Amino acid sequence: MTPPSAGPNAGDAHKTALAIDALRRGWPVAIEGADGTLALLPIETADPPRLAAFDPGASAPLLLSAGRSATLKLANQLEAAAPDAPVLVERAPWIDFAMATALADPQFDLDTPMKGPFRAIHLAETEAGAAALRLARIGGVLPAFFARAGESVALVLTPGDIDAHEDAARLTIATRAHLPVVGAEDAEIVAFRTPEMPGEHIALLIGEPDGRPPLVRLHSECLTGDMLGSLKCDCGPQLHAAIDAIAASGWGIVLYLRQEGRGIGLINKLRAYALQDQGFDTVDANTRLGFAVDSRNFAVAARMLELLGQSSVRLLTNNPQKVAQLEGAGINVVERVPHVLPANPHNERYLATKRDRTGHQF
Ligand SMILES: Nc1nc2c(ncn2[C@@H]2O[C@H](COP(=O)(O)OP(=O)(O)OP(=O)(O)O)[C@@H](O)[C@H]2O)c(=O)[nH]1
Ligand SMILES: [Zn+2]
Repeated sequence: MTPPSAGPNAGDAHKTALAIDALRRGWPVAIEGADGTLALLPIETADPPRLAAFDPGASAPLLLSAGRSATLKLANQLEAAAPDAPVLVERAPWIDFAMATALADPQFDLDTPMKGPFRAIHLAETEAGAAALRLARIGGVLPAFFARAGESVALVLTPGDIDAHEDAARLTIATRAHLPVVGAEDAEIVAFRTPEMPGEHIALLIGEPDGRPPLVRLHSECLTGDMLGSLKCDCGPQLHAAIDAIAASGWGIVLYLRQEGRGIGLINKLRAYALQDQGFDTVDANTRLGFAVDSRNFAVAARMLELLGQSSVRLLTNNPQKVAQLEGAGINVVERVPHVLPANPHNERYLATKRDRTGHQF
């Protein structure tokens, strides 16, 4: 998981918001790191004319993740690398836009046999490369770019600008209101945002403070589970059981965090689901897409608790990382309360993978 950020910083969060917008529209951005600058065109959202304008000589290598590159048999050079570490792949003459798209998206690996051989080349601009993959994750696009070293484009940002965008210290309370919900008719909803973030985090305050640390649930957004009743995961039942448990305990808080897909966004999570349809588990699907298994940063939850005046909590979770990250961000977790719900035939393997591969305590 991403370590909590180091507090307020001098980066320009606004530039990152512009860069995310650019990525989603298929426009190039440049990232200036301490060891050099990369101009970057996102493969997923670009098209052949944009590629021709960005790279007239058709020579720009591809910036992919180590996780993705492993599938392309570049693993010998990448053994120690984290799945979300950057790798530069030589632009062989036969890698045209269509082939680059096939290289970017593992979903079509079974339909598009990878011819190769692919060759990893030295990436001097390591900071810019890592920041590019991080930006792709935050923007919800595939972590894959055409990259031109030492070049620039109109929009230039630094890794510090991305840190600023992600900095939980920028979060403030936007508004609050009474919200009766099933299981807690006296609840209050509190909405949080930063000037740049597209989705708002929400707190649901249940019951009356009674001097004890509140029972708290950190719930990461899951549109499929929360809204559609997906049986592939345990999110929907966990959300409603959390409201019931908090109401029964007297008082507490559900933090509804806009961290869809453990931080990779809805589209990339659904790409992971497509890989799961091919037989990969939740961990391997994320890795093959080029993301960390879990990209969430719970410093945002600590900041929300701080804004709500709570420094000690009882935490409803099976995930020791949530406890560790909250404590790392200054919240005293006085107790971990297990939050296990019955499995169904569709989520049995998902829950077993959580237990066996991601350290959940069941
Ligand atoms: N990338 C990815 N995300 C998933 C998958 N299944 C569920 N999620 C996301 O995982 C998150 C749910 O995790 P949580 O229930 O909050 O947390 P947890 O880490 O399981 O820990 P607990 O507190 O023990 O429930 C949501 O953001 C879901 O969208 C999957 O297969 N791939
Ligand atoms: Zn879910």
